[in-house]
Amino acid sequence: MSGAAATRDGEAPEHSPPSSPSYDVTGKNKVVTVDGVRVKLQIWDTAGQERFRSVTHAYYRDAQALLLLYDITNKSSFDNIRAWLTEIHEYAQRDVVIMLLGNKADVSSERVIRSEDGETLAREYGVPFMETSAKTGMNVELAFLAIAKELKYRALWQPDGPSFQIRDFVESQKKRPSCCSVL
Ligand SMILES: Nc1nc2c(ncn2[C@@H]2O[C@H](COP(=O)(O)OP(=O)(O)OP(=O)(O)O)[C@@H](O)[C@H]2O)c(=O)[nH]1
Repeated sequence: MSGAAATRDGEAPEHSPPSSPSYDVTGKNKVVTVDGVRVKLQIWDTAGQERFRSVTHAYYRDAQALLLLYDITNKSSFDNIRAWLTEIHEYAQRDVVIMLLGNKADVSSERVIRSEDGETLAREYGVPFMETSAKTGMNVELAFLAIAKELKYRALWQPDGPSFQIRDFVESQKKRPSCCSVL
């Protein structure tokens, strides 16, 4: 799982993830320009520490956005998503932006989770969904852009301003894997 906290560029985030020499979480900054506004995302990857639940709570408690990734070639990673969503409900900020991503979309020959299954789960929880590939880059930038747009929209919300729906945006922009395996 990855978490993100956004600041207007140049501002320090209010909270930082806990640092511990035992748990190597690498933080990265990514600046996304949304309609001329630079949104700085500070990104943390829980990187294999998911079994240390008490540690991961500390990371996502203050996150403004959470990217939940499963591997389309690994059923247990998909099955774990429900448990993550329950955890998030309990420990994350109430208005945290959540996005479900089915990664490794490039390896269609090993696919065990259908795209529709990801879509159904996402619909059940009311979160945007897309398949990604960290290898080819498919939909990766879009995931960060959608998060940045949503956070910017919330930060600068005005009653008479334009509305933004992250799920609609993702649906209109996402690419589908070009090759379809029939399951
Ligand atoms: N083909 C393909 N391989 C990927 C993709 N994303 C990650 N991998 C590979 O999958 C393996 C695991 O990737 P990680 O990024 O370490 O996955 P992780 O779930 O964060 O693993 P931990 O850090 O141990 O939790 C590596 O060999 C990556 O190269 C992808 O989109 N496509």
